[in-house]
Amino acid sequence: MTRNRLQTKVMGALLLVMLAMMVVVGLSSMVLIREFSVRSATEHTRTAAEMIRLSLTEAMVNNTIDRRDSMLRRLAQVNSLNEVRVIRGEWVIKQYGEGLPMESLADAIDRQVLASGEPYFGVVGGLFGEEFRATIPYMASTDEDINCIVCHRVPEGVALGAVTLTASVDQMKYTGMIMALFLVIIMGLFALLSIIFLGRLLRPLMETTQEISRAASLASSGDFSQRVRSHSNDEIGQIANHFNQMADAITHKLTDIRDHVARLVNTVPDPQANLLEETATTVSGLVRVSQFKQAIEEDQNTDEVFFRIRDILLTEFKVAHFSIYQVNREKRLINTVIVDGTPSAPLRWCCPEILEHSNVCRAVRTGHAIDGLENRHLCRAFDDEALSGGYHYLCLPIIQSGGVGSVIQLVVMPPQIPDLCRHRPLISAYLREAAPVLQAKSLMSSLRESSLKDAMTGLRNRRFLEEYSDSLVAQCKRRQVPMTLMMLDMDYFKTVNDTHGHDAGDQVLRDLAGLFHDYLRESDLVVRYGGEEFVIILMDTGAEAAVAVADKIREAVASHPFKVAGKELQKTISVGLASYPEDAQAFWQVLKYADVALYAAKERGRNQVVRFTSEMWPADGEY
Ligand SMILES: Nc1nc2c(ncn2[C@@H]2O[C@H](COP(=O)(O)OP(=O)(O)OP(=O)(O)O)[C@@H](O)[C@H]2O)c(=O)[nH]1
Repeated sequence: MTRNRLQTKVMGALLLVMLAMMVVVGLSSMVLIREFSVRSATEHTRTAAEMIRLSLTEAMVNNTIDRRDSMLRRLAQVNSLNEVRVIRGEWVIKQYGEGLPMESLADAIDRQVLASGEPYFGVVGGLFGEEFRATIPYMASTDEDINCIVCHRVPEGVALGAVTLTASVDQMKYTGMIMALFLVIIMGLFALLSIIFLGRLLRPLMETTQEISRAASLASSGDFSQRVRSHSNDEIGQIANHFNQMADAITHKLTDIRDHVARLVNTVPDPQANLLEETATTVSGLVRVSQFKQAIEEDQNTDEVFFRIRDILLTEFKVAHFSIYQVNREKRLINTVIVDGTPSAPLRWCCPEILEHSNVCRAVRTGHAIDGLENRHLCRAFDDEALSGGYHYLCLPIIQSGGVGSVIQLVVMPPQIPDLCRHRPLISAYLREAAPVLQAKSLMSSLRESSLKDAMTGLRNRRFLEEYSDSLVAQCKRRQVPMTLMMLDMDYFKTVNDTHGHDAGDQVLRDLAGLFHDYLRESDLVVRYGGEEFVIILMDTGAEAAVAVADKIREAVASHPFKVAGKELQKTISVGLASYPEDAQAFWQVLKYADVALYAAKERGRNQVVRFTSEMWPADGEY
């Protein structure tokens, strides 16, 4: 297309110029030939007129003027002349009469020439009219050899008569047209040769521009394989060579970049794929992975990291069905963090056994990706209903501290499999970046957990209370629910130590800690406050209900045989309790009141539950 347009333009312009030149040369040659012919005819008629005048004068001198008509008729038969006519002027008519009929005035030009004494030369009937006419006056003169005044009684300088000669202009027209045609043909030939020559000259340019245009168009869509042939050794050939060098350099560099980035996402580059597009897609994917890494590093905990993975799966990879599992390697349990985008949703895509026995999960057991996209029966733990529903799966383990810390399970229907296969390297790149961050965050949280735990009983410690007391109160305030704090203390515990030793005392405390859980809910918190003192926080529970719970615990302890050095001990506890917001608005004040109530329980003889009342605390007392 490019070639045609450029060639048409150049050739069209050349043709127009040539045509204009042919018209101009043709017309101007015709005008020039006419001008030349008119001048030539003028000279010839002047000569003929002079000869006629001399003949007439001679006839007058020889007195043969009366036979002039035969001379004039013979003249009229001269080939090149159409007409020869002699006319008499006014003075001659006056002296000699009208003369022959052929000598009378014929037209206005005759009269004008006789009156003015000026000759008339011209073509009659348009630019290339019918004929050339010359009407030349004979003036009375005394200067010449033959004095006119001798015979004519006329003043000197008047017109005695005139001769009119007309000649055909056919020859002139014919010659003019032949000449013009000749020049036009010459010009046409010249134009044709010019076009052929220019066409040959332009061909390499046309072919090179066409090939560069095609190659550039392919390159703009990422295909740099097209090369341009060099059609000449001039600048056009150089342009072709430079283009090829540029394409080679781009291909080389892009291939390098593509191979490097492919290595970063663990893929094998497809040599058939569009080089530019493939590289750009992989690079932009890597940029997003790097941004993801930066973001998760600043996240607070593993949950936030999992939420980011969830968002990426939903928005970037358009995977609607997936599970994010977290593995408790110590207890060999699995916890569902997110299912199909919903946090803490019930298990959907695997059999429930995996929750209790993490090794049932093939990805956890083997530590490598489980590709259920081709063979759906690879993992037996995949949910039966999902299997019969036609779902396929891909489970990608996230390795933390040398073991599987989490598993991302992607679930798709057959039409989405090609997309998932295409995205798999990038998803894996995201997970590779997430692995060390998840590892660091779980380590941090387990460190934190252990710093908030009492090593001996496994219960939360006093530091935990110090950190979370505000948020516990805030929770109750937001949900507008009560909370009751129980302060427990084993009665006469010192005697255990004293009688059976410190280790036995420790064992009794561990036993006591184990007893609490049977009477509490998941949401309740047990804290080893210090020594043999415990704090139990009953969430969503008012004082009345809490007293009942405390009594049950007290009874359970009283009837529990504590095994110490092969013997069984019977021990009791005293409990004091106070409630938020009924007794106080501040956490530590409620705890103080619970302590006061405990003191009262001890005072009242131990092995009892005492609820705090305002009388136990002086009105102006500070806690
Ligand atoms: N074995 C063991 N003993 C502890 C621990 N923490 C505190 N104790 C002991 O628990 C005893 C507490 O005694 P006291 O506070 O005097 O009270 P009690 O003997 O329990 O008597 P009452 O509380 O008044 O009923 C002390 O002897 C402490 O040394 C611990 O972790 N292990």
